[in-house]
Amino acid sequence: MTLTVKTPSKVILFGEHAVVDGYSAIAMAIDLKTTGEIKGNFETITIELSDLNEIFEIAPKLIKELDISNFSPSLKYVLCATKYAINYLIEFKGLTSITPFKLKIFSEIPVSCGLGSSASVVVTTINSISNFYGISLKNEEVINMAYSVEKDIQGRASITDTATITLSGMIEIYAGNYKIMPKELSEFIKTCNFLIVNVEERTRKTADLVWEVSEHPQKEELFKKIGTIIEKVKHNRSKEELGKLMVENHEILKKFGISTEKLDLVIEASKKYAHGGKLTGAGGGGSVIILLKNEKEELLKELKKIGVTGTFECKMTNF
Ligand SMILES: Nc1ncnc2c1ncn2[C@@H]1O[C@H](COP(=O)(O)OP(=O)(O)OP(=O)(O)O)[C@@H](O)[C@H]1O
Ligand SMILES: C[C@@](O)(CCO)CC(=O)[O-]
Ligand SMILES: [Mg+2]
Repeated sequence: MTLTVKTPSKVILFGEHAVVDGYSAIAMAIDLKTTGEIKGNFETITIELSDLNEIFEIAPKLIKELDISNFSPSLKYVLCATKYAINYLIEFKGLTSITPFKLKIFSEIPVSCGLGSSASVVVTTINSISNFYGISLKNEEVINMAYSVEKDIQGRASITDTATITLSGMIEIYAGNYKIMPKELSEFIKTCNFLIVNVEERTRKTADLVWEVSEHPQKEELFKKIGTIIEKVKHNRSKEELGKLMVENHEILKKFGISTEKLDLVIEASKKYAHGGKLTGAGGGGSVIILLKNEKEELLKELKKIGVTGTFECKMTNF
């Protein structure tokens, strides 16, 4: 029997990078899904990453001590999640025997484009393995385990991506904790139409981008400004104002050197034909989120001129 798990991706509306240093962030799950299919009756643990053309096999007794550091970046997240999940189930959930399995993972999320592909495959891996052994985990356990994977691979991370993806909703992160967004704000955000624009694949790894930002000499001052923007967002109920706040947040991320020429062109188009936009996720390329207004066709034409065609319209939904 094959067990299937589906996990969303996420978009950060405000606060990426600053959130790693304990400032607030606002993020929502979006309906681009990662699928995990797991089945038994194998002699080894086999992991197949269809999108990345990677297959990995290991004897069950070796997974507990597997050294992740030597693996290629494409395998690292899923292998680390497999190891952590199995060790956690043995240590805290009474798993006594590591029955081999085959786990196949594939996703609609563009890889390394700021939409949380890493967190989505990690959460999929953890949920697939716990399902396979018939053990249910609380959301909090999944979030903490997935966060440890992101942190151990990237060096620095926040729980934003893993919490948003696990809870599949609209989340506020504050001082390293998460909570479901208060209803008044989520009701307003539900009336907004967002366009996610997959601008270009990033050329720097999330780990390097997070590190570079953390070393910036004006980090504290710039993060405080992001904190002020988020306070304004919480009390704002105007789309026009929300778009302006997105552009303000983008301008600060630009000062950290994590925007690109092409991302900035898309932001200029969003100012002209929409309420505004900002890069989302770690940056260095990747995706932009735009708050749409009526001139969507003009915006799409402009994006085509810039050479961008990968767009995905989304609304905040209660999954
Ligand atoms: N479809 C997939 N199958 C297997 N592994 C994947 C897949 N998509 C992403 N990954 C893993 O996630 C890594 C990319 O993570 P990275 O954090 O750089 O990008 P992201 O999560 O999409 O962006 P951000 O963290 O800014 O939201 C890949 O190198 C790979 O290890
Ligand atoms: C850049 C960052 O803030 C968001 C990546 O999606 C890193 C993190 O919060 O782990
Ligand atoms: Mg990631």
